[in-house]
Amino acid sequence: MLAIRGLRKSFGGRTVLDGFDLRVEDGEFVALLGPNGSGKSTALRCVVGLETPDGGEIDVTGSAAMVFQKIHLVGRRTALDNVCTGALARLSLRRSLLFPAEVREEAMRCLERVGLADRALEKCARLSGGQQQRVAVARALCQRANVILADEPVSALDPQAAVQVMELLGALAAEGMAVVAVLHQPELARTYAHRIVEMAA
Ligand SMILES: Nc1ncnc2c1ncn2[C@@H]1O[C@H](COP(=O)(O)OP(=O)(O)OP(=O)(O)O)[C@@H](O)[C@H]1O
Repeated sequence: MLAIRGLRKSFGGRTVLDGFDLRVEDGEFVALLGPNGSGKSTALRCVVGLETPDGGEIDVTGSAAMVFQKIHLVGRRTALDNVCTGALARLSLRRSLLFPAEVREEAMRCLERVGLADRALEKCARLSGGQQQRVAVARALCQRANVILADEPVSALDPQAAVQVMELLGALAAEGMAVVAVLHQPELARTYAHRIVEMAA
């Protein structure tokens, strides 16, 4: 579950979020829509600690992980290695130098969940954009997140790949995760999300 209450954030005196509220239950898929600059990304970035809010409360049951429009994977490493990095925060430095077997097994299960187990040993640079985005989701799963935040996850993808990623996010919600996706495509939001939250300009 994700609960945001009264979130406030300004940049250089310019107020971007002025008391933003959002609650997403486990098993719920919420699409966040709104004009450019309305603060959608900022709200999600505050949840994962990439921005520091000026005020408000953020509650997450378990942990939240984010996937981005620009997919941050290491292209010369395999899909499996990239997913393993999701576990880094809970590994000691020594154990993170070479991912232990149990992490690789968990990462493999995450790749299975996104339908890419058969590409595990492929270098990420050789995967399509849609496949890379699904690897990024697998890495979020390997962080053991219960809340998935997706910031324009399909904006850089062709329509078919976009549908696959939206179906995947929908499936994760169906499995009980709380999912929030910033979207610029209202029709995708209407098709896949349970609820649409529109941010004002
Ligand atoms: N680190 C920052 N420093 C200064 N201004 C910022 C910073 N991050 C965001 N902003 C500004 O805050 C406003 C909201 O940005 P944000 O990216 O959250 O909007 P958005 O709704 O996600 O927009 P878009 O749909 O274009 O991605 C914008 O005017 C942006 O320029």
